Amino acid sequence: MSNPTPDQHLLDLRAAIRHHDELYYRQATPEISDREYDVLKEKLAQLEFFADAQAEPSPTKTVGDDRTEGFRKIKHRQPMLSLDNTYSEDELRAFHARLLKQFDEGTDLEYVVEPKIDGVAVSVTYKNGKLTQAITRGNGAEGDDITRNLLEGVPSLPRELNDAPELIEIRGEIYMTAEEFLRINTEREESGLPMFANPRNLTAGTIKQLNGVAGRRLEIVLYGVGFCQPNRFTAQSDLHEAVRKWNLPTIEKYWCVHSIDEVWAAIEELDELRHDFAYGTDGAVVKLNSFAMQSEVGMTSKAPRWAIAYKFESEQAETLLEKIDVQIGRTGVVTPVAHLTPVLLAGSTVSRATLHNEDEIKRKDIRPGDTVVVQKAGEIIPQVLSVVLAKRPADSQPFDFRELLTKLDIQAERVPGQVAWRLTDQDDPIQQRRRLKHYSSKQCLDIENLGESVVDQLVTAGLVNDPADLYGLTESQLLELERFGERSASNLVNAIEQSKKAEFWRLLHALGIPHVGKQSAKDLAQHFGSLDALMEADEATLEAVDGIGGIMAQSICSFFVDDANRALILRLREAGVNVTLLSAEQKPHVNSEGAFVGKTVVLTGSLPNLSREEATAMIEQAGGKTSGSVSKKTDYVLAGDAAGSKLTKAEKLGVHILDEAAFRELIGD
Ligand SMILES: NC(=O)c1ccc[n+]([C@@H]2O[C@H](COP(=O)([O-])OP(=O)(O)OC[C@H]3O[C@@H](n4cnc5c(N)ncnc54)[C@H](O)[C@@H]3O)[C@@H](O)[C@H]2O)c1
Repeated sequence: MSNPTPDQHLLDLRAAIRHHDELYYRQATPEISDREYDVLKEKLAQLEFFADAQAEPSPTKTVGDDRTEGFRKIKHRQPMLSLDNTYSEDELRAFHARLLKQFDEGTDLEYVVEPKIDGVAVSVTYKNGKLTQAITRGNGAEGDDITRNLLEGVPSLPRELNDAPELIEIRGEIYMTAEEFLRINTEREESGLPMFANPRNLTAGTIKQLNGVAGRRLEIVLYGVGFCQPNRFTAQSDLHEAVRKWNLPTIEKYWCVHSIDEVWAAIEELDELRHDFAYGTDGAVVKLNSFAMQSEVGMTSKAPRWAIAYKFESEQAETLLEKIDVQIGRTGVVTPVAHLTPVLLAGSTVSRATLHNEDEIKRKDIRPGDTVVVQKAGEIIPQVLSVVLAKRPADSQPFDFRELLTKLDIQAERVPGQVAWRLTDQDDPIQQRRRLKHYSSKQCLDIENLGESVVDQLVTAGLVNDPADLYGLTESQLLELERFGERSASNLVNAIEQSKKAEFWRLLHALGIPHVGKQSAKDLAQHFGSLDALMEADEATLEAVDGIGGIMAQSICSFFVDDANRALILRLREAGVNVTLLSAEQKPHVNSEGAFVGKTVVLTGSLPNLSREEATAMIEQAGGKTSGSVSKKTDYVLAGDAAGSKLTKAEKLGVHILDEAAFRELIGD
């Protein structure tokens, strides 16, 4: 075949970029990294520089379009543009040199340097001090009206401003905290659903849901002005001060500087600080401070000429993919996982990475024995970005997922119309074990002494096939098994007996209803109060519950009409397992007078006398909430023995640290 002509190459590149734009902006499911995308765009810009194939509009000249069907379109009062970007210090300096030429010699160019937030752009309008509208960037000229989702998903955004102008359009980014992202992904993993790659994609997908934000919590950070009447601002720094005075969520820090060396120093300082910000950042934005000078310089159809984004390289590392294994979710979804030679990445050691699904492996042609580039997506979940083909062993063979399943003796089939594979036989011993382990886990019925190895023993001995069988186990049956003595047999039988009295939400979570994670189980238990009431609810009733979306409602209904599930529930009831809300569960979640009202606490290390669950319950009872990671927003760190990096970080940030005794004293225990 002959090589494509330069013009054909250019047209192909445009088509490829359009394809990636569609996936990124409209569907929030990009299939290449931002860096790979930026390289394609750069190549296209170079080709266009020399070519005359300019007939059609190029993605290098337009703003990536996020407009989707189902949302009202609203015109922006001022265009909402993108930013030119660079990964190179030289190009940043060239940007400054270009600007210098536009002004008289000796003019002082004052710059503002800000973090570049990796979120979803939004323009929020306040009319006479009241929040009236939120619009996405769209194609730059008009965007989607996402007011409803913003109000529902971003409770932290003030609905009113004091001393506001008649009309102001403030611009910023919607984002999701790492903590919320992990919560949602953990629930999805528990439900056997594919996990989201990073918080930015999940935010983009959430804000564009047609039926509300499905109980997902979003945040916002505001940093710009689109329109203001009457105008109150002459510079970007005025806007920052006003946004602060209005108590709007905004960036922690910005730098006002006067030379390109100072710009560079600010960027370096930002790179040090940014990991402690609540939102993800992928660079720094450098802007001329004066609005008058900004208008003088103007803009292109795509980006202002008075600003540039300097992007930080995402942290990546090369390592060996030793083998591909699978992980089985509690609903039987079989996910491929890469086992890697451990490598240090963004401050932690990575030895496993998700490969998402069969198609993803095929698309990237990932094979065991390959040297691969791993990256922390949104700096959270490690993922295999690409294969270093130059280092591929000569005898390497394409990877076949079906063959791996056969080798592991896993009976599974691909779900029609989806990328996921699911176990064919729910009575498959692997699945039985998985369900039993889930049932007895700390997050569900918390049956002490019923860990993985005991579950394996019980299933292998044919004593237990499903959770209801547990309640018929006798001490004498257990005594026949290896490693069981009188004491351990009696402890296990007692622990199983105890589990009958567990809180109702634990049973709901333990049933393994697809899509229903721990938080949803708690919400359902609180709302319906009993299994009977829940089983009677139709989809519409379920969807009316806070935090329950359409997919979950559907999944709950189909779970309860399934004969096998109904039979299991009947046997659990007959065994005496609690199926209603206990009085302890009816206590209001938030104690408005507790010592931790409005406070966020991070637990780390092991406490002398309290389990994590107990400490969490005590914090919640005292009106607080717990979080998995330490940031500036953390009020307390409750630290026990062997507390690691979280404690170090808390000390660095000056967060108040409590030991168990101080904690108990604070809540008056
Ligand atoms: N992976 C993919 O397939 C894919 C596809 C399309 C786009 N992308 C990514 O998106 C980028 C292009 O997207 P884009 O046009 O939204 O540009 P961008 O995200 O690189 O920069 C422009 C945007 O940055 C935001 N921003 C954040 N902090 C800001 C601040 N302090 N001041 C001003 N603006 C700020 C604004 O919303 C602005 O519109 C690409 O460079 C690439 O990284 C990736």
